[in-house]
Amino acid sequence: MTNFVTDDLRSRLIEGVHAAGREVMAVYRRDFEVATKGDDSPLTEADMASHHALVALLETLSPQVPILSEESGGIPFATRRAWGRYWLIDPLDGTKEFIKKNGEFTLNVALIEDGVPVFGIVHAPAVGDAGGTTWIGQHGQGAWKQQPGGSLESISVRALPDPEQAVWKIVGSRSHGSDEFEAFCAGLPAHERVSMGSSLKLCLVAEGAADLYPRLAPTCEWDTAAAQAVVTAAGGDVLNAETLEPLRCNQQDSVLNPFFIVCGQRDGRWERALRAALRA
Ligand SMILES: Nc1ncnc2c1ncn2[C@@H]1O[C@H](COP(=O)(O)O)[C@@H](OP(=O)(O)O)[C@H]1O
Ligand SMILES: [Mg+2]
Repeated sequence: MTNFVTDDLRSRLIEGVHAAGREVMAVYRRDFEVATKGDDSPLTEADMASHHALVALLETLSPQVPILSEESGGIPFATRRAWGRYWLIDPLDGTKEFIKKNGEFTLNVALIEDGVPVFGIVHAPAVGDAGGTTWIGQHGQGAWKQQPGGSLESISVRALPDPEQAVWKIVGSRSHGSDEFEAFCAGLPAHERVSMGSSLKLCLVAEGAADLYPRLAPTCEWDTAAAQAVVTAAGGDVLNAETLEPLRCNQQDSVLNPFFIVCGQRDGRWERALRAALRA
């Protein structure tokens, strides 16, 4: 693990992501066209405006580091596998929520080193009373939440409550549920569920506002990498739902994630509960 992201670089990155967020909001506040991509998922002007702004930002701040964006088109694994360090971005995660205008969308920038998301910025320009909320995570440095004009406030995951004492708070996708998710929840102790779009779900676990985010449905590496860096820097984990090993990026040709579970502090008690729910 290196100290590639200095305090100065971190500040410039946050500033640049906020600027891209303002471009996204300019589209959000007016009428916009919705196109459909080859995989049937929606695409708006805001996705592309954010993509261009973030790529320009990263090319300026670190010209030597390659970039993989959801909107940059496929880069063959034969090329990517040689990347020890690269930027992985999802310019607009939660495009369906953006189109529905419910505010639950994010801009995501992750730095990956040897397959591990070591730094991430998740910016939700329409979340919070102050006009946007940003989560930042950096291995070995900390995890923070920031409101516009405010300072970086440290965040951390919470310990999973004793199921005898309190109900667990589970976050799930607003637009992409699955039978596996329902079956998993049925195997858990008493819990309440909150639905939300985009990588915001991981940030809720990172800041200790939720206990688990089981994602037993498809996602891609750019959907999760930045927020995984926030979760891990806040003391939590993003675990492969079969092996309970941390997710890694850039290990294969496909950019699809395995099904996964985001959780706060690991301990034997909840690991047993998770395994039981996964078997259910
Ligand atoms: N069948 C599928 N295959 C791959 N990724 C999928 C998918 N269905 C949904 N996703 C991913 O899930 C993301 C939305 O997550 P959520 O349901 O938690 O809001 C989408 O991000 P985008 O909005 O960036 O396309 C998309 O990448
Ligand atoms: Mg996405």
